[in-house]
Amino acid sequence: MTGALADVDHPRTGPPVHDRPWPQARRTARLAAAAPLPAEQVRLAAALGRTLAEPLAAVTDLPGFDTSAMDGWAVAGPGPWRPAGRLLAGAAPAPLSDGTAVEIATGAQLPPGATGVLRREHGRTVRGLLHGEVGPGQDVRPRGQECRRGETLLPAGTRVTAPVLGLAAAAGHDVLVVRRRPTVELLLLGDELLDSGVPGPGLVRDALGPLLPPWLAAAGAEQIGVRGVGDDRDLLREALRHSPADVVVTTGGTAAGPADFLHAALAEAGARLLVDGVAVRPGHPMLLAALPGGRHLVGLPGNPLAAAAGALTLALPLLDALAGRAEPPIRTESAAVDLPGNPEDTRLVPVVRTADGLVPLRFDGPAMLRGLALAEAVAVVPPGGVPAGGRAEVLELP
Ligand SMILES: Nc1nc2c(c(=O)[nH]1)N[C@H]1C(S)=C(S)[C@@H](COP(=O)(O)OP(=O)(O)OC[C@H]3O[C@@H](n4cnc5c(N)ncnc54)[C@H](O)[C@@H]3O)O[C@H]1N2
Ligand code: MOO
Repeated sequence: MTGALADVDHPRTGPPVHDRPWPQARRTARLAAAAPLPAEQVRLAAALGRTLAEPLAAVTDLPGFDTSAMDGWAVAGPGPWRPAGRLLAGAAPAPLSDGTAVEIATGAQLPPGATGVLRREHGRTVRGLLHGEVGPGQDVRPRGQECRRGETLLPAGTRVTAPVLGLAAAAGHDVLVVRRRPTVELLLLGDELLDSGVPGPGLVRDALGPLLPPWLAAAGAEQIGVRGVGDDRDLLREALRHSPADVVVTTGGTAAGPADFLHAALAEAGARLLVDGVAVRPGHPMLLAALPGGRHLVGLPGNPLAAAAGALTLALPLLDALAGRAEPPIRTESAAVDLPGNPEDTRLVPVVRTADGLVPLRFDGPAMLRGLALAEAVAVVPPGGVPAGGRAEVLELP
């Protein structure tokens, strides 16, 4: 079913298109987030994985004062120098007059009047006087060398990584203004699914409950639930209607089988299809819909590699946009061997990187995960394929 009830307006994404070309489907997913989620202030430790909602400016000069880059002596003027005392990191130094030196630790504030630092291994004391060669400003880190107070260190849209937390702390921040995390609910469709143990005849062990949450979390999402919904259209419709999540992700039920209720449930829940099938293998029946209340649904096919392809194509770009992350640049790498194409559809192929370029992995059927489990990335093979030595876009695995 297509063109489900349209009580949600999405002028930026246009009408739903069947079997959209793969690049366009990914673009539609990114644009479906009309704006990033609102900003909030959180303490540094809680900001990991979020996205800066505003540029990060330094609250202090870095370093905040002239500092010694080495253990040794701060010296004033030409040598030899008369040593006078010791300065440790954290101490406020008294001025140093010409011809004197003070023992200094790496990171300690340079005394006013100091003209350079003589490294411990370069100095020698002869009859109470310190000798050595020191150029002006040698082994001194001048105040503001890395940044000045008020200077922008990172742009809005930067993902908060561990080094970003370190830099923010060094520059004087206790809290960061970041985007709210998109919330995600994962609904696993299918009566045949088993969540533990070895499946008996006709049953299938759920592979997507374990696979998808870490990928969604890596995209910045906060998972608020995972549950099996079975093959029950009413249950599914109610789950879609009442889910509080920004993004509902379903697996299975996207195709035309007797128990594939997703399209019907979406229509009854007042959804509007933005993407209904993509010209890609695997993952062809993946879909994206706008749900009432500004929420979205990503419908991933049940076949596990097809679901992974749908996550890379639709779920991750949508979550990236909601989380306010800057759009990653398209990266291409060269193929070590021919990457055969489909005549009309894009192929998403698990690959490893070798010295000669990308090599596709075996076991890349839609229902298989053996190839993906060994993959370093997924190559985007356009219709017609990529010859050995040609370049293909690569998608990093989250
Ligand atoms: N007549 C047609 N049949 C099919 C079409 C089509 O266009 N016309 N498309 C095929 C393609 S392509 C795919 S992909 C699948 C998509 O199927 P559904 O999304 O409807 O998924 P299900 O039928 O529910 O399941 C398919 C397959 O995947 C297994 N599955 C489901 N969930 C999980 C899970 N969480 N973990 C592991 N395996 C799972 C399920 O047991 C089935 O074996 O449709 C084709 N058919
Ligand atoms: O495209 Mo389906 O995803 O071949 O299995």
